[in-house]
Amino acid sequence: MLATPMTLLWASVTSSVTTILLLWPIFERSCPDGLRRYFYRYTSIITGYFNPYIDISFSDVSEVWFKRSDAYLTVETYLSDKAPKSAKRLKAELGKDSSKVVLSLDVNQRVMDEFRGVKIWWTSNKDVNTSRFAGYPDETTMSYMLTFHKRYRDLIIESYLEHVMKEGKEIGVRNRQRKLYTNCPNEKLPWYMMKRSLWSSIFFEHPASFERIGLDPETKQEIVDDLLTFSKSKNYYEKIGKPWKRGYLLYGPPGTGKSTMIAAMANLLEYDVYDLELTAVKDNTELRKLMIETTAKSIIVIEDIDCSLDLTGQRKKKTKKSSDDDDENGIIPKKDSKEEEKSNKVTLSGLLNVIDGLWSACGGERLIIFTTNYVEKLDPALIRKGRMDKHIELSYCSFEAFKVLAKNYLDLDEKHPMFDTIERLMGEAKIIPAEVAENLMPKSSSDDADKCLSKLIQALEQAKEEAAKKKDEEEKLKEEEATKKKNAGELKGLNVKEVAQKKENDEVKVKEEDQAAKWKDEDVKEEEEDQAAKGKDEDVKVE
Ligand SMILES: Nc1ncnc2c1ncn2[C@@H]1O[C@H](COP(=O)(O)OP(=O)(O)OP(=O)(O)O)[C@@H](O)[C@H]1O
Ligand SMILES: [Mg+2]
Repeated sequence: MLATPMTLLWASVTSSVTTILLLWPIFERSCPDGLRRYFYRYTSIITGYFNPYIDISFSDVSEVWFKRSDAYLTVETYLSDKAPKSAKRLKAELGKDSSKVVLSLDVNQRVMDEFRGVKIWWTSNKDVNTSRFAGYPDETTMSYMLTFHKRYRDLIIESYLEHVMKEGKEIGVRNRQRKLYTNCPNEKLPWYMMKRSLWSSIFFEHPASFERIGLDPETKQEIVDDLLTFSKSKNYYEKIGKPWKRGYLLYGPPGTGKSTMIAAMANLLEYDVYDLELTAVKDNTELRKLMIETTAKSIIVIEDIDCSLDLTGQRKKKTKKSSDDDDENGIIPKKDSKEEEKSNKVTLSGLLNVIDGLWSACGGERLIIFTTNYVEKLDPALIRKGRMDKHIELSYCSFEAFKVLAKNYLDLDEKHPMFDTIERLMGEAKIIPAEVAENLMPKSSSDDADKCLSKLIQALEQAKEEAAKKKDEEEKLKEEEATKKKNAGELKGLNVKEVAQKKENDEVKVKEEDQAAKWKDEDVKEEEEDQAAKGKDEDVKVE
C-alpha cells in the first residue's frame, strides 16, 4: 500500500510530538534558569499570536497583608451563584459573615457563563510559588481565570466585568448575616488594633417586625411605605441630585417603642445597624472617619440625641468669652480650659456636616435616625426637614395599638369581653406600650388571657387615679402661684409712698391685733382671779 501525503504528514507530526515529550524532562532539568525563562516567554508569545482567546486573571493577593483581594472575593461570590448549577466539583465553606454554607468552584474546575449571548469561561487555579527563604513554607496563591474570545474584548472589558462586580456585591449583601456595629473609643484599643476599624460588631439578630409593633395601623403603613419607597429610589435620588439617604426623628416618652422600631426598620430593609455613641467620639474628625467606614444598606442610629451632647447651643466653637455669655443665659455650663480640653469635642456643626454636608454622600442607601424623649430640647437646625426628613411621634398606647399587642402577646384575634372596659380606660388614662406589653405577658403557666387582661385593667385604673391626683396637685399649685402673682401684682400697682403707707398700716394692724389679743388674755386672767377670790370669800363665809 502506497503512503499518501496525509499519512506521511500525520506520521511526522506524531514522531515530533513523541520526541518533544521524551526530551522535555531532560530540557527541564538541564536547561539553565535564564534560558528556560526566555524559552517560555517566546513560546507563549508565539502561541499567543495564534491563540484567539484572551485570559484575565483575578489573584487573591492584595496590597494589604493577610487580606484577600476584593476583586477575587467578589468574583468568588459571583461564581458561588453560577458554579452550583454546572460545575462538576465544588468546594463547600461556611461564609465569613453568614451562617449558610457557601459553594464555590474547586481548584482546576471550569464553569461557563453567558453574557448577552457571548460565552465566557471561568477557571479556578492554585499556584504554588517556591519560597525564596530556606525553611519558609511555599507560598500558595489562588486565582480565577476569565477566558473569552478576542472578538468580544470590548464587551467583556467595558460591560461584563462591571456586571460581575455589581452582581457579586449584591449577592454578597443578600447572603451576608447582618451586623450591629458600635463605635469604641480609639485610645482605649490596644496599640496593635489602633489602625483597625473604629467600629466593632456582633451579628444583628433582633426579632422585631412591623407586624408586631403596637401602633395605629395607618401610621404603621405610612412608615413602611416611606421606607420601601426610599429603598427603591436609587435612580430618583440620582435624578434630583441628592445623596441617597433619609433622616428619621423618633420622639416620644420612654418605653413607647423607639428602639424597637429601629430594629423593625433594619429587618424590613435588611440593613445593618450602626449604633453611634456620640459621647465616645473624640472630635469631629473621628466622627467623619466613623461615617466613612459605614457601608451602604445601613441605618446609623444616635439614641437619646438630647443627652448625647450639648447640641442646644450655637453652632460655632465657643471662645472663652462667648462661653461665659452662654453660661449667663443658662445654655452651657462653664468649664475651665483643662476640663474643656478633656470634654467631648464633637460640635453641632460637625454633626450637621456628617448628616447633611459633603461627607453625608459617601456610601449611599443609608438611614440616619435620631431618638429623643424631649424633642423640644433639640436645636431646630438639627431636626429641620432635609436633615431629619420624617418626624415620627411614638406616644402612649391607643386602643388600636393595644389590639396589636393583644394579638401578639395573647393570640387574641377577636374581641374579648374585657376589651370594652380597656377601650374606655385607655381614653381616660395614659399608659406606655411597654407597660401594656409587660401586663399582657403571661408570667406563669396558669396566667391565661383573662388574668393578663385583668392585670392590665388594674394598671389602667391605677394610672387613671395617679393622673387625677397629679391633676389636683397641679391645680393646687397653679392656684397658689396665681395668689402669689396677684399679691405681687397688687404691690406692683402701688407707688412707693403707697407701699410704705400700706406697710405701715399693715404693721399697725398687726400691732393692734397683738394688743387686742393681749388685752383679751389679761381680761381672761383678771376674770379668773376675781372668780378665784370670790370662791375664797364664800368659803370663809361658810366657815
Ligand atoms: N409600640 C410598641 N409595640 C410593641 N412593643 C413595644 C412598644 N413600645 C414598647 N414596647 C416594648 O417595650 C420595651 C421597651 O421598648 P423600647 O426600648 O423600644 O422603648 P423606647 O421608646 O426606645 O424607650 P427609651 O426612650 O427609654 O429608650 C420593648 O421590649 C418592647 O417590647
Ligand atoms: Mg430606646
